[in-house]
Amino acid sequence: MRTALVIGTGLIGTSAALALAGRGVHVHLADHDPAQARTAAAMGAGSDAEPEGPVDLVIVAVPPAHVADTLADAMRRGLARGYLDVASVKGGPRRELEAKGCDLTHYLGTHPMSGRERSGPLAASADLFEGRPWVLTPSRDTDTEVLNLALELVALCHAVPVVMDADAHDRAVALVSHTPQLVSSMVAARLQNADETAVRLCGQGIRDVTRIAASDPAMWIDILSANPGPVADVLAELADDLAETVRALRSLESGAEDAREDGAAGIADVLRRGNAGRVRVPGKHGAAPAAYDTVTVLIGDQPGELARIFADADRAGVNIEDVRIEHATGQQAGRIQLVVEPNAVQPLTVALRERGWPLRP
Ligand SMILES: NC(=O)c1ccc[n+]([C@@H]2O[C@H](COP(=O)([O-])OP(=O)(O)OC[C@H]3O[C@@H](n4cnc5c(N)ncnc54)[C@H](O)[C@@H]3O)[C@@H](O)[C@H]2O)c1
Ligand SMILES: O=C(O)C(=O)C[C@]1(C(=O)O)C=C[C@@H](O)C=C1
Repeated sequence: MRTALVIGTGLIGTSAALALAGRGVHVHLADHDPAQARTAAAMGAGSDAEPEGPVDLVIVAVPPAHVADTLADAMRRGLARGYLDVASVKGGPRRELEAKGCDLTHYLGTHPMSGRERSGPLAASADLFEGRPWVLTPSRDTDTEVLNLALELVALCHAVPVVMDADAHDRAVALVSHTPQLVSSMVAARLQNADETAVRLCGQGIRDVTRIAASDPAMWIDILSANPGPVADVLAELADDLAETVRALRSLESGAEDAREDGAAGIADVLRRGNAGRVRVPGKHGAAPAAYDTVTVLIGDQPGELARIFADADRAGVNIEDVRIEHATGQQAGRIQLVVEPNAVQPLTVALRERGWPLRP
């Protein structure tokens, strides 16, 4: 692929554009808000000038409700050899394009399974898709050329291609993405009117569970409106678990010994099923979760501290697999957990101690 046009230069469009531009593809950027395209261009994602002729690939990265219209318009104008979108739902946009009478041979619906709770080009990064699944939903009509262009895009973004049927994709993301978004929002919503004394106690658990509750409601209304049935099915199962858990807790509360045993068994059941589900969540790079160890360090809440600790780890030849930061409420310090290979714990601990970092158990 030599040229591409990204339409919709928000988080996803700009991230793909940065990856492509960084690997030598000539990228054009367009957005219905020209300021967004200008920002993406200023970040090095490409040029916000119109392409002079057809490009190799058009990548449509606009909110789901606008995907079909945007694609239909780009196809009508003959902007490219191949067209794809990255929307979080796949069945609806395809059916809309069919209803508009578009020729779907040069179109492929795709979905990178990577994102953030923030929107816009400034939240973008070239490595957003690295090691993450990128779903491709070809149909019998899909031309090999557009499939090859999509595979090249996925490879240039260092993602992992996964081929699926569009409706199977929508059922899968109802389970692993759309329901978790709603549950995160519902847990966070409990805090809206909560007493400040309770909110002050927020620790890492609630931060983990509510990170995606900060997502853009407008985008998610679009996504959920395009996948309501499968999401409602998963939520209904969840509602059964909730009802059962409330019943178990009431039994525990009752004080009668039989009822308490029954309640404890109910709670144990849901927690154990949770453990069994959690171990199935793939780890970094889509592989099975690796057995990493953690080195915990007390870190000051001031500019440059993170860069300094990363540089010290790098100097010790240690690769940091993941990072978690726990902020202590009301203090100018937090605990940083550096997640590393087990055999890196000793050299990292020694190096950090030598550099004066306060290690914590
Ligand atoms: N955010 C995620 O985590 C995530 C992950 C994977 C896929 N997606 C999908 O990627 C797409 C973009 O999401 P995002 O998170 O980058 O959103 P975003 O809000 O960061 O960016 C969307 C951009 O599209 C522009 N836009 C809106 N309507 C347009 C139109 N008609 N023509 C041209 N530009 C238009 C907006 O101005 C904005 O710059 C969505 O379809 C979403 O479902 C999102
Ligand atoms: O990590 C996040 O912030 C996301 O929610 C990303 C996430 C997801 O559910 O995995 C959200 C929606 C997209 O369609 C794809 C990815």
